[in-house]
Amino acid sequence: MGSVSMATPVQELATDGQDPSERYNYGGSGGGALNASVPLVEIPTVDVGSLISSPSAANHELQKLSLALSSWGCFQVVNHGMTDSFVDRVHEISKQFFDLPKEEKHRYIREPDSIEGYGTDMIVAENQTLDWIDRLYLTLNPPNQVQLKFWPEKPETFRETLQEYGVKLGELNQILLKAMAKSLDLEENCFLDQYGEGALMTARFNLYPPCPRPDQIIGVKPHADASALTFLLPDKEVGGLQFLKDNEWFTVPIIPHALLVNVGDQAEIMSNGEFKSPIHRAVVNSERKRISLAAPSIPHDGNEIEPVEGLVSEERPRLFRKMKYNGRTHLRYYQSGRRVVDDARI
Ligand SMILES: O=C(O)CCC(=O)C(=O)O
Ligand SMILES: [Fe+2]
Repeated sequence: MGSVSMATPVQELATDGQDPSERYNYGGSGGGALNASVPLVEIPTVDVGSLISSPSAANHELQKLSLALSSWGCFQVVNHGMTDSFVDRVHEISKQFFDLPKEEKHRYIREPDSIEGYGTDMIVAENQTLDWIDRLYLTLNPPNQVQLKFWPEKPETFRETLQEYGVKLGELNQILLKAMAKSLDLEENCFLDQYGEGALMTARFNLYPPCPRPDQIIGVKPHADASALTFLLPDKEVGGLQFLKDNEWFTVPIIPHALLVNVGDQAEIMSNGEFKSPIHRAVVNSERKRISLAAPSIPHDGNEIEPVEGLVSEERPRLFRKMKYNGRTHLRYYQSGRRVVDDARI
């Protein structure tokens, strides 16, 4: 892929009162308006405290997890080990960053050909429809890949709060990948072993400003995540995240202080298709901004991912070839509605 360029932040467009350019016109969804009413549906809830407690309580929770993974491919995580006040602090730093004056935010602007930093939907093709989104993209782990120059110094608590959030997510990622293995009667480290030491965790702070044409313009196009798991801290008040199930869109309800976790393509591959990496999208609205923080856990650079041995048999033939995660290929595919995982499908 060539260089990655960017447009004017949507937040700046949204305040100058002009009609958005045609470049944002995604069109309706199957002919209908994107902001048409989409039913709310309860997504399974998983209690992490129970998962790591006594074997009997854990077994019950593992069954819930297993059902969530094979049906929706996503679940709400509660009792995740972070206090409500800590989760509120994470919401707060996200909001405070996007509320900073434009000049202050521009100190962290993405460099040409870089993914990290503050910017808009990345432009990878000339005719690309732009998403109604501004992002701050930061690497949390491994430490030697953290680029501190993109980590805001304002608000003052930004860096320490995000650092702590990254540590907590790392722990949660391990607990869940182990539980996912156990839910399939596999050795608990089988996914973590492939995923590798020094695996990546990134943070995408997403801002969706109010949009004058929410019927035609989309926040994030339909896609599946290329991660192993994605940890999403959705906006506390404004909904917009939708999942596709059996060819129908459903809106995810907001559970205060819960995290929404979804399976990504890498976990679908490692589980030989037992876990579903769901298609989802974010729609926008004309009245209120929405902020979310997505943190995908991504296998270590260079690690090859493949279905674990215990899940391949004569009855369950291997569905995927070995593959390596490549962020740039994923980005290019995302914009054209393709999935890297399909290249690995046998
Ligand atoms: O903002 C959201 O709710 C979803 C964002 C998302 O799907 C992503 O960043 O991959
Ligand atoms: Fe996503």
